[in-house]
Amino acid sequence: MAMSDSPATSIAPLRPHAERKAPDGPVVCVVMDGVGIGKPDAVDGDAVALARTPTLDWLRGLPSGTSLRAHGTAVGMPSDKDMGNSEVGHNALGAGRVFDQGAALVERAVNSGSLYAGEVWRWLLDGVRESGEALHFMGLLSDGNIHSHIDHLLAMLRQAASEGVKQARVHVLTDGRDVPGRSTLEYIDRLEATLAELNAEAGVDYRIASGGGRMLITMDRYEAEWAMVERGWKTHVRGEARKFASARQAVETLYAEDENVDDQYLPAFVVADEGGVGDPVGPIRDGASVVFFNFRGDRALEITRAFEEGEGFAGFERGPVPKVRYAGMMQYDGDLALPTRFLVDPPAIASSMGELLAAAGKRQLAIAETHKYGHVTYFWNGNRSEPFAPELERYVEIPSQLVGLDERPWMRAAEVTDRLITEVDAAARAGAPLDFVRINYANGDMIGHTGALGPTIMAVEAVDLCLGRLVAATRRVGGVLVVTADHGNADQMFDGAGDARRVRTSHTLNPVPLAIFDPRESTGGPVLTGPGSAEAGLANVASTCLELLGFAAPEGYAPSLLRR
Ligand SMILES: O=C(O)[C@H](O)COP(=O)(O)O
Ligand SMILES: [Mn+2]
Ligand SMILES: [Mn+2]
Repeated sequence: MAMSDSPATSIAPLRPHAERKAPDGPVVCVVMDGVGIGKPDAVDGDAVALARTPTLDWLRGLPSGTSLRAHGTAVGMPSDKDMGNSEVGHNALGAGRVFDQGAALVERAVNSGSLYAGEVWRWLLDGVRESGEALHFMGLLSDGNIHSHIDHLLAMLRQAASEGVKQARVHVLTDGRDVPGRSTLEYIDRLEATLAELNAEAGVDYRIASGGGRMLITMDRYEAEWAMVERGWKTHVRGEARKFASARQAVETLYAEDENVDDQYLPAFVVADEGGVGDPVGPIRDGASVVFFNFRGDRALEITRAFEEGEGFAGFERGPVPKVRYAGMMQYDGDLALPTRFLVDPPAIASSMGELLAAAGKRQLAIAETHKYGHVTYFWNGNRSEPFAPELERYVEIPSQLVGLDERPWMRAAEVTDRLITEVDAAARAGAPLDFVRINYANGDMIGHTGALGPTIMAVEAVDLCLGRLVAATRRVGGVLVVTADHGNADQMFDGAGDARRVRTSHTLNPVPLAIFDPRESTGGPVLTGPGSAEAGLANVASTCLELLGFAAPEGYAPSLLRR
């Protein structure tokens, strides 16, 4: 039931449904981030199955209880080998259609060479040809394909060499979050092999210049912790971090010094001349060109702003800002036009359900804690940061605690729930009741990424407690509760079996639950479309919610799952 490759971009205004009427209270769509449905034969590493979840179990037993595809082509990724993630998941949920996503668009542009035919690539290369400075590449070094893919980097390096760029420097963010926890040496070796080959064959000077863990430097999101970006800036731009002879030596040393550290949290390093004691090999200077090669926007926006914003920049004290030509792999935020220059056009996602509801005069609330705040706002609305109609669409962020995730697996779930209930009641009292609410619980995903099984079980249980409160509130106000997730994570905490078993920190390929509780139905919820619904995906949720709100499913959207 997923849509074809080129979904409709312009959608007609909402029309009332012939029979269905909106409930008295709001339709509340819950995204349990990272809570998928694990495989029956891998229950011992499935934190969702191991958790005590009376409410989720009850919801999944309702007539509507089913599963949805949340990975691969069902969410616009290049292949069904690709995990889902929050960007593509929330895009599909909010837009009701499957768009080819960054990973697929960039893969195509690199393979066809259209990336190098564009004027931005020319501009970057012309810049360093004129200045004699280096071409810098900066981004997440792995094949996770969520924020980036190493193949795109390697292809661009080859192309730069073939076009006569003499000097290139690579600033690597080590992953361990979308790929195994300690896998970065594999990618570093692949990168070094390509650099060595180009240096030997094309007579160029290409090197890794700096690096550090993606959760410690550069890739902050939603302005949760600017200090991360500041550390990254110092490392990549100024060459100020602990010095090593090579990236491999840095990683081996840092692993040996802390047996618990994984690639997500590797301290920052720079590669320095003279066996690691001389000058850093790749600070970014006036005249350089810089490519940030991540295609996904959330964790790319802040470093982009640090490069592009003028005097008004308030993220941190940058010191002297080098005058460079900067481009992103994609434009990370179309509204804010960030960055100004980019190599591949992002998917054009218009007419999200948020936009259609705003145009129909409906009142919406989007709420989450900081870690996932942009997910229910920016990603849900097709990578757009501002509400469509501020008087109708309210965004609420509950500040996340930024340290000790596995020590606080409950995170801010209770506070997010408190606030949702308060907002629903206050809006009703004010005579302006909410029509549609979307809420994200970060727990299953954020704790799942730590790889710690015990805390992840508690994280899922914390979400379940909140679901119980939402069920009660739904009954009280006469609303409808739609519960789903954006992709799996907590549902598989290990890879492999026996001696080969290792901790899995990344997302999964598993489907996610969908359940609808409608207290107006004597059985507790509607019946969904027949056997085909097993093939349904996240994109079907938008039409389903719109029908529950009393609108006909929009033409061009993936169909509603409610049985006629
Ligand atoms: O950015 C991250 O935290 C991970 O790479 C992906 O997680 P998310 O897609 O759930 O945000
Ligand atoms: Mn997610
Ligand atoms: Mn995640």
